[in-house]
Amino acid sequence: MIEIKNVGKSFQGKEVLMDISTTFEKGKTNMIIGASGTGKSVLLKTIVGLFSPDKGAVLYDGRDFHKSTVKEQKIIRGEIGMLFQGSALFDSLTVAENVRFPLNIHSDLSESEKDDKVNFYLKRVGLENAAHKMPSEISGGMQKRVGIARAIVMNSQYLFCDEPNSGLDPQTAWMIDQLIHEITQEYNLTTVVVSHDMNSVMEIGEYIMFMYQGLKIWEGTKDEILDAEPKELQDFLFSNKLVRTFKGI
Ligand SMILES: Nc1ncnc2c1ncn2[C@@H]1O[C@H](COP(=O)(O)OP(=O)(O)OP(=O)(O)O)[C@@H](O)[C@H]1O
Repeated sequence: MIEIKNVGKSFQGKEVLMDISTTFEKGKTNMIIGASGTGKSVLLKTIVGLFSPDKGAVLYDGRDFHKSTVKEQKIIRGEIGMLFQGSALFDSLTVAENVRFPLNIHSDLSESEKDDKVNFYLKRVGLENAAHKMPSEISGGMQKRVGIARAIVMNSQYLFCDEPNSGLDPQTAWMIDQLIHEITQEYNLTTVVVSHDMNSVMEIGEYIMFMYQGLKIWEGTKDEILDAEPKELQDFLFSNKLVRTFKGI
């Protein structure tokens, strides 16, 4: 579980996060949605410790990240997996070497234990036959799968995904959404997905937080979102043709 408590953040006097509080529960796919420039990325970066909040706290299962010692922060960081926009694989490493990378940096495992882990997670994401391929030789969807395997190979407790579907066709996007959702339940992860994609929101959004100009305007589930009242959220939702069709508008 990750608790965000009254987080505020400004850049050069401009408030980009205002008193954000929420709870991302374990075993759930939590989503942060909102238009461009509303502070989703700044919030994500504050949660993972790339930015310090000016006010408030971020608690990882009760551990206040920004008040922790460097040693404690390192432990929490070791429990965090990130799936970056565009996958961010190392072009010069094979698929297996990419997945192995965090183990080489952060673990004391023997080489054969690392082999076992890499093989296990590659199999889990359906890429056991692509281990020796280079990223340039596989599709965008497969690259995302490698990114997912790399994000969870350290037995991560927390999984952050920044726009996991960007650049994918609808069918592949659906498969990546399902994989993130399944893995979240299977390994009881606290997953946080930043997304613009209403398809994803309606498929896997067990908890959704809508941001508008640095504020949390609404929170709820995918079953509640189409009837949500805030005008800012309705404008955001109903600018999407699929949602209008779904609602019969
Ligand atoms: N390092 C920074 N220094 C100064 N201002 C920043 C910095 N990072 C973000 N901002 C500002 O914070 C605001 C929120 O930006 P953020 O990137 O979080 O939006 P977003 O909701 O993630 O948008 P998008 O969906 O386009 O990625 C913007 O006004 C942005 O210009």
